[in-house]
Amino acid sequence: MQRSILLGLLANTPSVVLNPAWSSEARSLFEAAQRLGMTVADQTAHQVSFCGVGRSIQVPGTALESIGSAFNLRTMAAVAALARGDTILEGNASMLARPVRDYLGFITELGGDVEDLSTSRNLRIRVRGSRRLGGTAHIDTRHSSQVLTSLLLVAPLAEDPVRINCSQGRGVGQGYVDLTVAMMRERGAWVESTESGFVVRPGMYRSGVHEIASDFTALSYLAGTVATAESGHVTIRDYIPSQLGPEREFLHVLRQLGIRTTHDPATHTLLIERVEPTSRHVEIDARNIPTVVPTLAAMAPFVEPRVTVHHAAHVNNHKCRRVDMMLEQLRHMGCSIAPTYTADGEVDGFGTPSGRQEPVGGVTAESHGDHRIFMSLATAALGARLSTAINGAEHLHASFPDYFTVLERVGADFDAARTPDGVLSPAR
Ligand SMILES: O=C(O)C1=C[C@@H](OP(=O)(O)O)[C@@H](O)[C@H](O)C1
Ligand SMILES: C=C(OP(=O)(O)O)C(=O)O
Repeated sequence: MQRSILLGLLANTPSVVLNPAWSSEARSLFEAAQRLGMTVADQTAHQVSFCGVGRSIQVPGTALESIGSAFNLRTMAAVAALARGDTILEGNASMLARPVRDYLGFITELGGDVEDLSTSRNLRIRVRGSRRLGGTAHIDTRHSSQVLTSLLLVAPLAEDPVRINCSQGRGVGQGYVDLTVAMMRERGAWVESTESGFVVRPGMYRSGVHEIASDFTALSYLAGTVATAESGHVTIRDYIPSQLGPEREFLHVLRQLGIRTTHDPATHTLLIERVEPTSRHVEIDARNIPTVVPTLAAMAPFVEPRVTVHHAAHVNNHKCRRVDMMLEQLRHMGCSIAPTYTADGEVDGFGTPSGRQEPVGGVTAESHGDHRIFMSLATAALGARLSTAINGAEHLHASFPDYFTVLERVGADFDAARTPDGVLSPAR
């Protein structure tokens, strides 16, 4: 959804998004795109049409706010590099701890400028745009794929070709970069991969019609209910598979763990059910599936095989230190799950010592203001013996505003007392 909005803004002909997915982060980007010049032609629950401005990005009079969304901040910073003037972008405190402000050097390398005006409480940067962007930019892809996606999206609108050199081949989150490139090409961009990165030729984006696929990370929490329940299956209606490699990878991992997903294209359903796992010890490479690492941590104590997750260090660069926080909170709930380390002593991932456990729960768990940690902890809480309270339900809007409704529909027993703290207290 966020890529469709950005590509719509960067085209100067109308675009249509079918089946729009309105999380608060998508909505916030949509509003920012309008302040950068995009106009909305028509909007219903089923589709939205809008017209972008191509290279003629407007300079917004006041700061563009991205709150806790690094994707929004990074991509808007790249777009602001096309404007003739200064754009201020702001983010909350969680963004100060993430690889965000020190990783926007590509804007300067291509002819714009970036100034860090952050305080100890907020991220604040000023981007000075230039319509004469072009040249070679270096991107560090070890910690996040989003910087590369941000640069790729604006690169066709530079005056001169853009050559992108990546620090470590293509780094983490490769499937997300593949989606960026696929959507750019669908809209007429010329982008080729090279040994060290990409080359993008100047051009224009043409209009496009894009249907938003189902969100496989949201789906992971439903797979989690199947993993933690004693028995039962879940059927997803109106399931639209995405073009994302990470989705395919995640469904394969689920199958290894003993959770089979069956897509029926005729009825547009996805059946999620428990089957025999494929082995007694499942080893998972997390480089390409960052968003479901917290869900996998929550599921690991409940599945039959022993689970080891490798190469998950980058997942600590998100809204909170997601690997560290999940392990801390799962252990607090009585799960046996431990971090694994690289040779340099950095957290690499985690592992369970054996198959299915019976964690006691019965505590209050903390989601650290992170929607994905909330839903992952709720997944584990549904399998625990005693009710667990979880703080932070007020952040669900970031990706899954209907989470409680869906949870109710799959038969989960919980008390979503919407207290100011947003406590969710699943029983079974
Ligand atoms: O491009 C994208 O849409 C995303 C890229 C990934 O970011 P990182 O590479 O920073 O993990 C992923 O975690 C995020 O949820 C969405
Ligand atoms: C993609 C996410 O957000 P951000 O844009 O902040 O990385 C997320 O919360 O998983």
